[in-house]
Amino acid sequence: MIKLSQVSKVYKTGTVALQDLNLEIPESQFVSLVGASGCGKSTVLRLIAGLGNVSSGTIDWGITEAQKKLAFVFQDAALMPWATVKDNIRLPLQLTGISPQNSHILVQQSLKLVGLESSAHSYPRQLSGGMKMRVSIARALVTQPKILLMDEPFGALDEITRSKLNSDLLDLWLQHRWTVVFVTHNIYEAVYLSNRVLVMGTSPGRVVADIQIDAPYPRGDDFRTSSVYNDYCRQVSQHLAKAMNYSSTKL
Ligand SMILES: Nc1ncnc2c1ncn2[C@@H]1O[C@H](COP(=O)(O)OP(=O)(O)OP(=O)(O)O)[C@@H](O)[C@H]1O
Repeated sequence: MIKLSQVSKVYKTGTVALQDLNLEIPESQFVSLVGASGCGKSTVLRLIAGLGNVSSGTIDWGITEAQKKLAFVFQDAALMPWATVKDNIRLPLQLTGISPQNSHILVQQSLKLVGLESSAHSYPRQLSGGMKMRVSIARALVTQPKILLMDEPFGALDEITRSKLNSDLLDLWLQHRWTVVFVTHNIYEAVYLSNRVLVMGTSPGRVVADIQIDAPYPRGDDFRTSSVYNDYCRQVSQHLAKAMNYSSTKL
């Protein structure tokens, strides 16, 4: 369980990115944060990751520091261009000083999870955007995290690749049941993936709607074309429109 209580974040510039944010994320839940640009989604992720301090409030964990195994996936795959896929994935393990033998096993497992075994010796310039993002996900998974923080990971990809990666991510999540906090601008992606969608409002950043997506997994194309799915998308869209001070009919 990750519990944010009355969390506020004011940057040195005076920007109030978050104000009195209360949020509980149970273990193994897939939660998406959606909201307009600048509403504080990335700030929430960074604070959970410990990349910066809260200005007030607390973030509590129902687990010990040792159990707090986090991994972060960013929109930009940020791969080392001079290193092969395998070596890019191995990087976080090198930083922990794990033995070469164990490192090899973990890298192979990660490559397999994202379906890139045959590209292990390729360089980033030889990969498509979707493949680069798979490498980035494999690099996060190689540390065997319990909590996966994903900041617009598929935002730069075309729709078909994005849709495929969404399905693959869900398959992986169903096998591993990490706690996932996923930031996206895309309502359809959020509803498809999540147990729960949090809609954030801006100035200051806060949660304006907390919507449970009460649909069973696995979710395939049947779900994406169902009326239940469309109803949830409409619901999220309406909350988002309200938060942005627009009528949803104008969107
Ligand atoms: N390091 C920083 N210093 C000052 N202000 C910042 C900093 N990081 C973010 N902000 C400001 O805090 C607010 C929230 O930013 P944040 O990046 O969390 O929003 P976001 O919802 O993730 O935006 P986007 O969807 O565009 O990525 C914005 O007004 C932003 O300009």
